[in-house]
Amino acid sequence: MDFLLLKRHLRLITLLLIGFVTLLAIVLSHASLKAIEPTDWLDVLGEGGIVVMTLVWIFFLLASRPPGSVTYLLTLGLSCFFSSGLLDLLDEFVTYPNEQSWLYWIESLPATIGMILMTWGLYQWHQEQLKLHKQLSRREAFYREHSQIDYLTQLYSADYMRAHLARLNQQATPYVLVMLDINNFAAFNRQYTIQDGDRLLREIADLIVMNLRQADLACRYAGDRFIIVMHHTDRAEADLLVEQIKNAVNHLAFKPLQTGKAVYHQVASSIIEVPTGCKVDQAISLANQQLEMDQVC
Ligand SMILES: Nc1nc2c(ncn2[C@@H]2O[C@H](COP(=O)(O)OP(=O)(O)OP(=O)(O)O)[C@@H](O)[C@H]2O)c(=O)[nH]1
Repeated sequence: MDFLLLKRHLRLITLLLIGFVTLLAIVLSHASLKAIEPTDWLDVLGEGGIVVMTLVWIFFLLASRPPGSVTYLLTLGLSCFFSSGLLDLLDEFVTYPNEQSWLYWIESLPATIGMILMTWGLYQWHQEQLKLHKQLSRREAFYREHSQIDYLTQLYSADYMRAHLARLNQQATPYVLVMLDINNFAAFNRQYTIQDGDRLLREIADLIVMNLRQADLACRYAGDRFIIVMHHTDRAEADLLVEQIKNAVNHLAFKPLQTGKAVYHQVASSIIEVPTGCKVDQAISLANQQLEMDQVC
């Protein structure tokens, strides 16, 4: 099991511990011990079980979620619930003086507040899942045909892209072919490591996917070269997409493992409007030629 996320919650865990200990100290300083005789052990077992399980829930929540409002709402809700449970368990062993009625309040009230916070947290969690689902569905197309996926970037392979272009040709659909190439990638590989190079390829592929429209298709054509196929589009839309991808890459502060210092990158591009009937190899060759010119410039 991976407990890496717990480290990111150290401050929250410390605050919770301080809160629980303070609550216990306040309550115990006003309480007096009950005689052991009338203790209802079945109650102790039931209430103790709730307390322990609530702690386990808090643990797994913090071990599974990054910091953020949903995590805070759920943790706070569970902590309130835990506080009520703990005080409920305690009153099997201690009694509170009648004049300190507020002690009974702080036994019952947190559970209700906790349930409200958890309900709100769960609603926010639901909203978060909807957004994630929307984001992931953009990638869904890339996973539909596993055999045709580039293992490193999870983009489509060149073979799949060729088959896709052949299909567009058969349907007499004109398309725009965009080719992108990372500048000085070989030098980056040499200066840093192949692993860093692989990671950079993956991150740039992610940026490409994030900027695509639903119907666009991206593939890793070779090495550090990518192709995007856009149909039902015009040159202006393709220009805009390429500009957005270039901007995103320019702003990517990539941190190689050894130095941890940001290295910035640029991509060269070519955009070809491919008319119906143009052979796939011809279109790719044109894009290659135009890209070489962009690199020279
Ligand atoms: N890390 C990594 N490197 C790769 C992979 N595939 C190809 N390469 C390297 O990518 C480099 C591509 O080199 P070039 O085509 O000269 O590209 P470049 O250095 O960006 O040169 P320009 O495009 O002219 O700017 C080569 O050094 C390949 O070894 C891969 O999967 N992972």
